[in-house]
Amino acid sequence: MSDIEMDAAGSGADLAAEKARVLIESLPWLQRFHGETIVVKFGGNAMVSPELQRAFAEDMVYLRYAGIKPVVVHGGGPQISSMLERLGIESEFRGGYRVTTPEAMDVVRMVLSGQVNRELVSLINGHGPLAAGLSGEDAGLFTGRRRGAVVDGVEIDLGLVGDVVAVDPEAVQAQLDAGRIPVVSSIAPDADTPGQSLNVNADSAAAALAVALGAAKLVILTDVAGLYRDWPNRDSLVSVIEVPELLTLLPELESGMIPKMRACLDAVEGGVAKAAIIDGRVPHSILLEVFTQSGIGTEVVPQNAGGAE
Ligand SMILES: Nc1ncnc2c1ncn2[C@@H]1O[C@H](COP(=O)(O)OP(=O)(O)O)[C@@H](O)[C@H]1O
Ligand SMILES: CC(=O)N[C@@H](CCC(=O)OP(=O)(O)O)C(=O)O
Repeated sequence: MSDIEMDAAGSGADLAAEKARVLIESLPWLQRFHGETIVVKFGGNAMVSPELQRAFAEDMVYLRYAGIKPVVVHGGGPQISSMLERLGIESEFRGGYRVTTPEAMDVVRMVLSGQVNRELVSLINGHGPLAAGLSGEDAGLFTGRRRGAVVDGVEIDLGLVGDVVAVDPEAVQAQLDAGRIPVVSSIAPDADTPGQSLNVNADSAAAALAVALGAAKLVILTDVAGLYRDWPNRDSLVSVIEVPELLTLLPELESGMIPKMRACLDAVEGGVAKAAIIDGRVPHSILLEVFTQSGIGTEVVPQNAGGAE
């Protein structure tokens, strides 16, 4: 063998060793999560390109064939905003939530359940008949109740915006038991007004579902690397935060991060061992989060839990 051929063989062996190292690093996580449910929230800002959507669908199928039970709860904020704009309907966000008129509510439901949900189901099903779409309105999955928001100490009326106050996970569990990947949109029937639907922030919906399913983990994919303690200072990324510290940080947070961190808090306080916020703009980031030692992004854990899982 010439020197050049020997170098090439050497680097080929290095590459093979590196690939094997990456694969074997996933072993403890495969063991940890085998048969467990992981709720994954796919934010509207994380699904902005067809490539990212395709990679996300691959990841869900990968988790499923790795013996994990992924449940997708999706957002679609930017997609709703662009449809409202096309239709000439004004909308604004207050305290991280969209002020939702009855007219806007029709568009929210149309975009989330009719467009985003269908697209994700179809992308996953490109790999086999695995995904089944559900709305929080189906089979009593979510029950909602209207909520307002407090902005600068003043109570704001958000219109048809709700919290999930009850979850009946049976419809989702039935899909999981049948080996499917449920894909859920964040709309809830209003407990107080029959026939009325409420617009629920998708982070909160994902947290409520994760608690009801007894999920091992909640992962929220968004368009930032994680939670920044001192936003927008890029040196202030938080890698692990315990519940008491998050509680003190929460009142200082801005807009989009408020529902996200509230959701992580609710999930962990509801018994989910860990909630993570990761960068959905990095293709396959969820595989790194689930299958590697260090994970990525920000992890919320109960007090004194450490961040090793
Ligand atoms: N402390 C913070 N750390 C990280 N992002 C923050 C923070 N405060 C506000 N943000 C904003 O929150 C956004 C994410 O929320 P949002 O736009 O609702 O995302 P998604 O569509 O994924 O739900 C980020 O892009 C960022 O602009
Ligand atoms: C009440 C409220 O704000 N609902 C959200 C629902 C969609 C959502 O949460 O989408 P992202 O995850 O992409 O932000 C909205 O209308 O935009």
